[in-house]
Amino acid sequence: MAPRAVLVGPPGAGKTTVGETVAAALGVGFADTDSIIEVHAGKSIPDIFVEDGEPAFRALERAVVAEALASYDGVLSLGGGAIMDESTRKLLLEHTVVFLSVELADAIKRVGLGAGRPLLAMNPRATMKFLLDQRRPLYTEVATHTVLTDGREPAEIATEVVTLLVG
Ligand SMILES: Nc1ncnc2c1ncn2[C@@H]1O[C@H](COP(=O)(O)OP(=O)(O)O)[C@@H](O)[C@H]1O
Ligand SMILES: O=C(O)C1=C[C@@H](OP(=O)(O)O)[C@@H](O)[C@H](O)C1
Ligand SMILES: [Mg+2]
Repeated sequence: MAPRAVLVGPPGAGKTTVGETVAAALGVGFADTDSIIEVHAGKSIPDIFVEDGEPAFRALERAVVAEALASYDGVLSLGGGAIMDESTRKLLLEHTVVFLSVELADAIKRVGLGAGRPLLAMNPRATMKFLLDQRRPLYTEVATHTVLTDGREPAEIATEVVTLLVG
């Protein structure tokens, strides 16, 4: 069993928002690894970062993503940093992966001051620029499709993703 599609991209790309719409259009389930992590940990992502630290979050994320890639058959959205892990990138090469790309201006507009995103809690603009520059090659490396999201509504982006998936 494998996900119908896996959505990757930076915070604010719309992985969670667009993923839900794509799943509904395809008539399949939707899961977001951040939500699965919160259920496993019994606390929110900001609380995991504060109480357990980012390395603990990343270890949980690696395990949750591997499990979902092996056993989930709907649309699966990952957290923006999941592709930083080399073993995760290796697993993703066997899947249909849609990279939702977003540039700095729109990403910042969408995530605001980073509420709920602990990495962006300080200096959101500088941090987002760093994350985008560092991660862009990694999203590209795992992507089977890339969809540009700047200046576009989630519904339009979802329609493009569905078209890419069903032809
Ligand atoms: N294409 C878009 N245009 C405008 N706002 C968007 C778009 N996609 C998502 N958003 C908004 O941006 C915020 C982050 O979206 P989300 O789906 O959580 O992104 P991600 O999961 O990639 O971090 C949400 O408030 C969402 O409503
Ligand atoms: O970029 C990152 O490292 C993160 C992105 C978040 O998910 P979204 O990309 O859905 O915001 C969440 O997994 C966590 O706050 C870390
Ligand atoms: Mg998300």
